[in-house]
Amino acid sequence: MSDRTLLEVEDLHLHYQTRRGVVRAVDGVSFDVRRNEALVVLGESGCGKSSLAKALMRVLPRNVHQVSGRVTLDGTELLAMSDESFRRDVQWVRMALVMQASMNALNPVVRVGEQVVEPLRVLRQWPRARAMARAVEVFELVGVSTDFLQRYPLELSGGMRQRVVLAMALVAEPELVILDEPTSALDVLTQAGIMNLLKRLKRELGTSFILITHDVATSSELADRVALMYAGQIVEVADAVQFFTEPAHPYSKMLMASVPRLRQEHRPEPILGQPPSLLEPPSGCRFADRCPSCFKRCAQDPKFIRLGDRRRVRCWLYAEGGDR
Ligand SMILES: Nc1ncnc2c1ncn2[C@@H]1O[C@H](COP(=O)(O)OP(=O)(O)OP(=O)(O)O)[C@@H](O)[C@H]1O
Repeated sequence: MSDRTLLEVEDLHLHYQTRRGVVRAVDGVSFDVRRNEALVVLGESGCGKSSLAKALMRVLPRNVHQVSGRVTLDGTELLAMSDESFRRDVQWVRMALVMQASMNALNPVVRVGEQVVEPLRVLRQWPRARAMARAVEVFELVGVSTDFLQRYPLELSGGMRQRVVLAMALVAEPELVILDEPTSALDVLTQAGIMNLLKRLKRELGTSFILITHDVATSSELADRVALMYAGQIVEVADAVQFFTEPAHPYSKMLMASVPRLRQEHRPEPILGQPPSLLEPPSGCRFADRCPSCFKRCAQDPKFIRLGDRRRVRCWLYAEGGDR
């Protein structure tokens, strides 16, 4: 662990109880995030990305079967904290989450200025005038006219509402902001505006980000590092440039080959097959039945193999002895 490490996640599990059995949505995930670093968690729909965010922020549904592992934020062990102290000392103030589609979850009958300062009013008991002065600052920061403080959510465009939600996440100056698909409901130009805003915020505030997305193009905008998820597990975590130019895991390679590019000699190759069910995931490597490099050893659960300073790959091809 480096002294720049802000968040350290070790062997995190989040399983849900359902009538059909236990869904292993997050199943042994480990990674870290440094200060002022953007980690993109990339993966196809249903691989457990939102569940990972929910486990980190304790926004858990009632049917949780198991949450376990170790999550450390700048030396504070989060999973060991009581719900009450987590809510008082961590949520919003040290770590904020912009949930998927949260711009549509703003309260329609409360002015946006009032909603943005709620974390300060409720958690820090700031008086209204002080909180509203901070709202002005944070609206300016995210590029929303302060005239809009008095408006209701439905009077704002989708892009503006997304900026308001970001302002709310930033209002108490958290060290880490988790963004779950922050641009997926927006048109392409508005998406680009939000991504540029995030880049500027990262530069100016020094905040760390975890950006969750299924979209390789969006991920490449902000990422310093990439963690690729597949069927509840991280299969590769690497520096962004390395990941995009020389992906190591067979799934990473296939994912990159499936992305259409403007100047490309080869046609994009679709990834055939389906990921396994998380109800009873197969033993051994979960990607094995879609993997062109599958060999005998893949019947065993692959270790997370270190490939350099901060790169890890969950694949037997990189173990001693290679593909034997
Ligand atoms: N409350 C729940 N109860 C049971 N299963 C759930 C629950 N929430 C999510 N799941 C299941 O957990 C798995 C992971 O879901 P999750 O939403 O975390 O994935 P995701 O990668 O974020 O997908 P998407 O991008 O489509 O939101 C899926 O199989 C999903 O159906």
